[in-house]
This record gives sequence, structure tokens and C-alpha cells, in this order.
Amino acid sequence: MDAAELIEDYTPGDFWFATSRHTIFGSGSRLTFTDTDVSALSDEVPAALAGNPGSLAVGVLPFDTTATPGYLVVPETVQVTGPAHPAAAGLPRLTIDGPAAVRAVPEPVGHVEAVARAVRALPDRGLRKVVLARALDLEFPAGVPVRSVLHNLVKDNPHGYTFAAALPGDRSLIGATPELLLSRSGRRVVSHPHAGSAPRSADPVTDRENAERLASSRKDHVEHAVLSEAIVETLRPFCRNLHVPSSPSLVSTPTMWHLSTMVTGELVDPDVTALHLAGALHPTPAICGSPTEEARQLVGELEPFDRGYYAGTVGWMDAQGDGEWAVSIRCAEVSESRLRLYAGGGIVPASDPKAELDETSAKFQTLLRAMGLDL
Ligand SMILES: C=C(O[C@@H]1C=C(C(=O)O)C=C[C@H]1O)C(=O)O
Repeated sequence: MDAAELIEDYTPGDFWFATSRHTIFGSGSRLTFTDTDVSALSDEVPAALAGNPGSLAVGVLPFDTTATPGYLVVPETVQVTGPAHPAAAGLPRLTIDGPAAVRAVPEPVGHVEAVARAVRALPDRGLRKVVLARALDLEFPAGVPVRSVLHNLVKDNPHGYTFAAALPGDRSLIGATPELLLSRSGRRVVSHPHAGSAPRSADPVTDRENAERLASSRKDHVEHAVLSEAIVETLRPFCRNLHVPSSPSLVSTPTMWHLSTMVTGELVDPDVTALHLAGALHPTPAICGSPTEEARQLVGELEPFDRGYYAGTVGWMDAQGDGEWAVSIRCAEVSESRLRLYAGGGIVPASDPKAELDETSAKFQTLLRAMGLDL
């Protein structure tokens, strides 16, 4: 069965991870690991996989790994097939009945105020960058049509990582992110951090202008450098031959332009697993800030909600320690009848609060489009 057909078998609770290389689909749970200690998970999961060469562990780490448990399962069955695209582009678009209610958390004006406070707080607290997010709560009294949303997300997103993962309490995390936190294949390690953003436009001239403005924006290059430096600093002790391009590249999703840097390296110790490296990198300044602890503190003061599994990581690891972990952004947490959608952006001293609000609105489009909504 190819991935475009496999998507029809998805039901909430399953694991779905589609990349341009392959599609991983896991069902049921043979073992479950849940812990607020990432280093404990990094020990327990490989130990449980050892001796089962074909087995995989799949799941999520939250934004705040000390407050919210990481959640990984060894599925009963795993199917690995080729990439969903190009076949998925030919899937029909599924119609989704609109939500009964939509609520912004905070209201847009509240996010503008929070960004303005963050801009003022940065120099006072010695921060180079902080990432602030907002949420949209959508109510679907007849139940969130998770499979249809995932189907449309897969159809719309040929690149990056389109995912659905089980969360504790019969909830799911669903989204399509462009950003790779970490992959490991044998000794080869890759991280593809993204920071610096501009919206896509249906008008090709405006679209090109947005891209060019981003490519030459000093503010966005500063925001990006804070991130790429942190990734390199964390990976350096683990790697030899770390390759870091001297300047970021312009990349796009169907809804956003970004600056990105493809970092590659070779592991010194081949026993260091993908999950261990992902845990060492997380939370990066793509979704938290720098310095990390001070930024996390400011996020807690300025955001009126718990991020849960947004701005964490989602992925898989096998018995050899290979795996892929994507940054869980452009995503929503789904329960029976409620979908909470999140979007954030990096704030540096040169950030403009209204532009930051617009950036989060543009980032919501990944999920809103998949639901056929124009909000
Ligand atoms: C935090 C998000 O995105 C991150 C923030 C970016 C930015 O500030 O420019 C760009 C890509 C992501 O690393 C999000 O989409 O919610």
C-alpha cells in the first residue's frame, strides 16, 4: 500500500510521520514510556528496543520537558512506505464542517502587548531572543475530524514533516512542520534549524518581494544567528567534521518563507542515539530563546497558556539509535471536540509587535487551510 492510500487507515491514537524520504505509520502500543525526565527516557527507550532489531519507538517530547511528560510508544505494528508525494497531491481535498466557535488566546491585542513587553524585557534581562506564541481554540461539537485534517495536511505539504502522534489522555498532536531538530543515520547527524520568517503570497510579485525582504532583513539574520549558533554549540562536542554553511538559505513552505541552515556532522561516539541528541538540543532558540532558562521564564510570564506539546519535538527512533525528530510547530493539540492551534515567532530587540502578530496569523494558515478555514 502506498502512503497516499495508507492515510485512509489512520485513526486518532496512531502515529503518522511523512517526510520526503519515507512515511512511517504506527498503530497500537506494545510499550509506553512517559516521563518528565528526558535523560531517563533516553536511557529506557533504547534499552527496551535493544534486541528487537526491527522495532521502533515513536512519539513526542513537550515544550517544557520538566513539567509535561514526554510520551513515546513502541507500536504493535509499523508500516514504512515511500514518500506520500507526489501521489498525495492528487488526493481529493476533504471538506470539513466549520467549527461552532473560535477563540483567540490571548486576543490579538494581548499578543501585541506581550511582544511589546518582551521587546522591553530583552535588554533588562540580558536576553538575545525570546519566542512568544499564541493559540486559537476551535470547538467541533460533533468531534474533531482528525483524519480529514491529516489527509488535507498530507495533500498540501510535499516537503518537511507531516505528523500525527498520540498524546496522554486520548489526545493527538497533528501538524506539518518544515523544521528538523535532529536526524541520525549511523554516524551521520543532520539538523535543519529555521528562524526568520515572511508570509507567502498568492500574488507572485508580492511573494518574491516578501522573500527578498526576508533575505536582506538584518533583524531576521540576527534572529537566525542566535539559533544556528546554539545548534552548532550543542552538536560540536558530539561531532567531528561539523559542516555549517556560512550564511542561511531561503526556504519555503506553502504558507511561509524562512531562513534555514543545514548543519551536518559525523558522530564521534556511534552509541549516542537520535533521542539523546534531540533531548540535548531541545528547547532550541527556534521555539524558546537565548539564554534558554531566562527565555523560558519570560515565556511563562507572558503567555497565558501552557504550550503542552507545541514547540516540542515529534519523531521516531529505532533499535540502532537512528531516528528523526522534527520541531513540533505548525500544529494543533486535538481532544474529542476541541482543537487548539498554536503559532509563535522569535522576538529580538528590533521586532515590531504588529508584524509579529501578522507572522503568527500567517503561521496558523498551515492548519487553517487544511481545515478549509479562512480566519
Ligand atoms: C515558533 C514557530 O516557528 C519558529 C519560529 C520562526 C521565526 O520566528 O521566524 C521560524 C520558524 C520556526 O522555527 C511557529 O511556527 O510556531
